[in-house]
Amino acid sequence: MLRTLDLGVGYIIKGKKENVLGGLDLNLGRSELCTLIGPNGIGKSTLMRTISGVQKPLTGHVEIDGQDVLALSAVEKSKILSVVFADRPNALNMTVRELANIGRAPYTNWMGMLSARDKFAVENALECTKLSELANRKLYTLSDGQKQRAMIARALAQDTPVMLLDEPTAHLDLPNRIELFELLGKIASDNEKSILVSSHELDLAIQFSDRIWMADHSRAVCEGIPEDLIWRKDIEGLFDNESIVFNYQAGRFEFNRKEKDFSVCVKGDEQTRKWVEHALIRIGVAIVDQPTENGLEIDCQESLIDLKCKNRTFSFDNIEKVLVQIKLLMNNK
Ligand SMILES: Nc1ncnc2c1ncn2[C@@H]1O[C@H](COP(=O)(O)OP(=O)(O)OP(=O)(O)O)[C@@H](O)[C@H]1O
Repeated sequence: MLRTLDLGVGYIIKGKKENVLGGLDLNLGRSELCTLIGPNGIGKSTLMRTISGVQKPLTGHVEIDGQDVLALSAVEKSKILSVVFADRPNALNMTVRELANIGRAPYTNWMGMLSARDKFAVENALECTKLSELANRKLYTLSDGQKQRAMIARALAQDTPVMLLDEPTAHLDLPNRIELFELLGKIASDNEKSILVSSHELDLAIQFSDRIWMADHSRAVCEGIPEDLIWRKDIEGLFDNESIVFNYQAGRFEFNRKEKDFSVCVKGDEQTRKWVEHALIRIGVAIVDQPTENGLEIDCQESLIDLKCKNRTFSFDNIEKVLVQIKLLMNNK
């Protein structure tokens, strides 16, 4: 549906081309939610602006359904590509429905009269974004999450095969961020839209995206389904920072605590063990499978944790008490 061909994006500074990202041959298929991820300043917004036609490419092309986006007129483009930029809506005095109506601008006559088809598209967009009941509310009365959904309703009413959203989860709390990704995934599959979202939400991108475009620190962009990026270890190239490592077990980046000269053998109930290990790792303990020289062993049960030390066993009913003992042992080592 959308593809970039040898695309180079960047800026012309003092007459000289400054490439931010180059050699991009990327694809976004029909009904796919694709997340563009990458560290700060790597060029995500520059790429989004170039794909949307706000900024000219330094090299190459962007095609939607085989059509060169740059060669299209503004009206032609607005029928195949809708964009939601990170800024919040300016005209906060309009209602949610009035904002969604703007999405129909490419189809209405010079007086902006909405046909039955336009009205249907608007109501459908409001329903998809769960805004029907808030349709007559002024934008300034909405929460940030609702406002963001109103912006998406506007883009959805535009009824374009491709939708672009630049950092739509900025300013949202965790439940709203999760709901937004879930909503975008649903819009992509139910409405056959190709949706490209730029985001810093790696966890959510892995959970919800059909595809990820990953701009890494080498300034290349690799693409694939999330599982392939992890399986191929491409994900390791995301950050140029030795202290941040990808934990393949947990499926997320974590701080790499290096000095782990104190180890504890942890066994037992899986759920309890998971959080005991989490706490131990957090205070700099290495987790091992077999008892080591210090003979420290933790046996996890569903509601009790046994700390075995020098042939004695101490039982605790919460992880904090275990940590206190381990910290004492670490300090007396
Ligand atoms: N108008 C501009 N003129 C020149 N350079 C720019 C301009 N806008 C951005 N840049 C530079 O281009 C590079 C990429 O910026 P961009 O905003 O695209 O990154 P980003 O990945 O979206 O960053 P972030 O995650 O922090 O939003 C940066 O080095 C930035 O300083």
